[in-house]
Amino acid sequence: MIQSIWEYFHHLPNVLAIWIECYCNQIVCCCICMLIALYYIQRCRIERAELKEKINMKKDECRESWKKIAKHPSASGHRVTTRQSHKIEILDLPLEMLLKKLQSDENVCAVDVLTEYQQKAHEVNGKFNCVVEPIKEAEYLAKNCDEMRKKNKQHKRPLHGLPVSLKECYFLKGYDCTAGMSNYIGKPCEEDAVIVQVLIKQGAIPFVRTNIPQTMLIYDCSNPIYGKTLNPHNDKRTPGGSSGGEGCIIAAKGSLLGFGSDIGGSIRIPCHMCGVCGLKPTYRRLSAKGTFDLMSGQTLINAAIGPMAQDVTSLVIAMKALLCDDMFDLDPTVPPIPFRTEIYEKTNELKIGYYVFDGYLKPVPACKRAVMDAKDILEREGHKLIPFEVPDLKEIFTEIYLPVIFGDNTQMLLEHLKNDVIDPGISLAVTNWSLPKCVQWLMSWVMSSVYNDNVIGKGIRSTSQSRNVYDWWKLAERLEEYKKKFLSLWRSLELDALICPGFAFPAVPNGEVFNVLGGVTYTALYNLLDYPAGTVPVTKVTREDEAGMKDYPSRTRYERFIRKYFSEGTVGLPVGIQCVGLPYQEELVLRVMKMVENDAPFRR
Ligand SMILES: CCCCCCCC/C=C\CCCCCCCCCCCCCC(=O)NCCO
Repeated sequence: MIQSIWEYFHHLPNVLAIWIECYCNQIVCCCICMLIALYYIQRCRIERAELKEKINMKKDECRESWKKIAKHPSASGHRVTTRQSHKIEILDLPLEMLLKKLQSDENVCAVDVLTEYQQKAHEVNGKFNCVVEPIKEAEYLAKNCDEMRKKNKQHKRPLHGLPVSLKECYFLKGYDCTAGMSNYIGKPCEEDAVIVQVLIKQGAIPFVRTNIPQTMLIYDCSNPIYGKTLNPHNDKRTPGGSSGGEGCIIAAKGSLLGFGSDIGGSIRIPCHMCGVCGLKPTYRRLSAKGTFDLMSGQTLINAAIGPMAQDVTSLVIAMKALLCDDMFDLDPTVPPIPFRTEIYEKTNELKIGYYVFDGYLKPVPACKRAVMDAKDILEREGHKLIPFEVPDLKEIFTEIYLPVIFGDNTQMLLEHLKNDVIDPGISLAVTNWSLPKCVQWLMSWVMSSVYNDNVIGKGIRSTSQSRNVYDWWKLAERLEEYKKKFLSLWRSLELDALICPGFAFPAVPNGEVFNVLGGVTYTALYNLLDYPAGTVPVTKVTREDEAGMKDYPSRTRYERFIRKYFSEGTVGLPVGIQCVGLPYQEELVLRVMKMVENDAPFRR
């Protein structure tokens, strides 16, 4: 025994030598691989640390901006009016009245109004995290407004001295426009968006920038730079998105008028979930030049920009002010159609279509009831309401909308997100898109059966499919065919407008949006058609609505999630409806919205 051990060790160097000789190549290869792996791990660590550092610097920069504003002498913490004798609670005035005072009451000046709104926005932001950063130039603009009025009493611009909030995706000279992606930190914009230029020319004062979800392609409101925005009606729920910061600040009375963008519902969804009003116009009605477009080469379905406010009158005031020569000059692709007050104010009888179910996910009882309440209101006003059925919703969503939106099989989106910190809300989608195509294909079938829902499988496949020019032309052709079909249905019923659910359900619990993404069909349809659509709050969820959830279907995983999220904890959440018109009929859409608003139980 001892002998054999001795022999083994005696020959060990030889054994090792032979072993090393045989496996030398493999050992060298392994070492090289390990070194390369270590190098990449280390590089990733350094890049991560740099990203975190970048994000923290951005956060500090935003905090500093707030501090500078708080130091302003007029920001003293109590109500400020130019003359104490003239007691006005600035923050209690609706936009129309505040504007009148700003335009013609010597006792109300733009600087004081700005200060009030800056403070309120700061307070609201502390609770719900809806503001990205304040706009430093606001004070200069407000002072300028006051100077101009002092010099000329007749000086009355349509939005004179009115503070307005802007979604983070609007370009502002000197400010980063990130869409929640740290790759865009430290790359300030060179000029203001057209809409910002026009707002300023019309006397408005952009004063805060509001939060968005990373990429703005999900109806939530969270990103790794600025964090998560909460719903002011229930902080356990999302304000919706992607213009969620806007929805939140307006609902919480920290802003009277704001601007969002919408390619699938991003103006209308937060309006519905926060209980405010918003208009997604026809794409070209307002200039979108100078807003962050993550898929700028995709021109079949476009992101429209539009106003959001506490009431419909404020939207009308905004549209009237914006549809002016300055806009038509700055962006000649905008058709020079000023706001047609005669259409908005007309009192003729209208024929209005309505539906509660679009053909994919059933609306929860509160969303269904909101449409029926609006129908009653419009009928009482003397209009004729007729049932409408959306044609081929599931097909057009999976065979046109998603293939167009993700037409490059998400290549551009992944380029924007390259090496970035990914928000948990979209990480599953981004991980899936980063996998080889065949695996994505496989995943689509797995998900289809897990969800027991063909729309999911087809949806995922449509985002991972490579397309050539021929395929793209075919898509464009199908889109045109569907537009034609929808219009001829509309015409055959002789409709003037249409009303339908604001969304399939009210505000979703925080962090759960990805589980119920399919709700977007209710809003995305009107992006696909490029019809103007506005959202107006109608009602709030009641106990009876919640009780009615026991009859909600539970065949698919989406349906089971909806049952779970909306069977309790939803009483009091706002619920809106959408009013829809034919392209360029924004005035008519606003007229219908106004009629619904006048009699809706929401504010009672
Ligand atoms: C970045 C996350 C997107 C997730 C997409 C996952 C696709 C999964 C496929 C099928 C499931 C069906 C569910 C439908 C997904 C809908 C995705 C589009 C959502 C658009 C939301 C609103 C965006 C918007 O209007 N943004 C404004 C931009 O200016």
